[in-house]
Amino acid sequence: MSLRVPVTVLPHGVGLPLPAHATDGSAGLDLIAALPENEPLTLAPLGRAAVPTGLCIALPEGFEAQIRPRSGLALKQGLTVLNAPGTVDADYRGEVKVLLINLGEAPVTLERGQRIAQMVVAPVTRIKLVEVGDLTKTTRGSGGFGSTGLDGGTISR
Ligand SMILES: O=c1ccn([C@H]2C[C@H](O)[C@@H](COP(=O)(O)OP(=O)(O)OP(=O)(O)O)O2)c(=O)[nH]1
Ligand SMILES: [Mg+2]
Repeated sequence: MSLRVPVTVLPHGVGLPLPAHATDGSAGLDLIAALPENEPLTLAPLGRAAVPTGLCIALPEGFEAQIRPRSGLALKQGLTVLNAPGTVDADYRGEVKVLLINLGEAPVTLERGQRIAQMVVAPVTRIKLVEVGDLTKTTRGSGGFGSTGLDGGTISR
């Protein structure tokens, strides 16, 4: 069973395939760069850009979409999602964009139709903060940031 997510395709997205799960077990849908034909975008080292997907979506209430890097691009070229995981809110109706940054040493060129990131849809838990005087006691207490040891071994507190 798949969750149905309405999508509209902007003029610059027409002609590109709609993102879909690549395999039955793929968590994400690869997002495709809806850049102009014959107008590649080059990101210099540390260069960044909001890359258009040409898509607007209407997520069901109670869900979000996370924009995550593709590991192959990250490993091979140092290309990653600057705000990973990017958050697409359920009430957002604008174009989904991918904020990419080139953390590699060489320029990276992106072309129309290239798969640049992946989108994972996840449930959201809504919360309401309730102020109290004291929190419940735990073994960890306020220890964090390496308090249990950095070698995966003994607790060093
Ligand atoms: O990678 C991203 C991140 C965000 N968005 C869109 C959808 C999201 O719902 C909206 C706002 O994102 P976010 O809350 O991360 O940005 P903000 O800087 O807090 O802006 P706002 O004040 O509009 O919430 O921008 C994207 O298209 N791609
Ligand atoms: Mg926000």
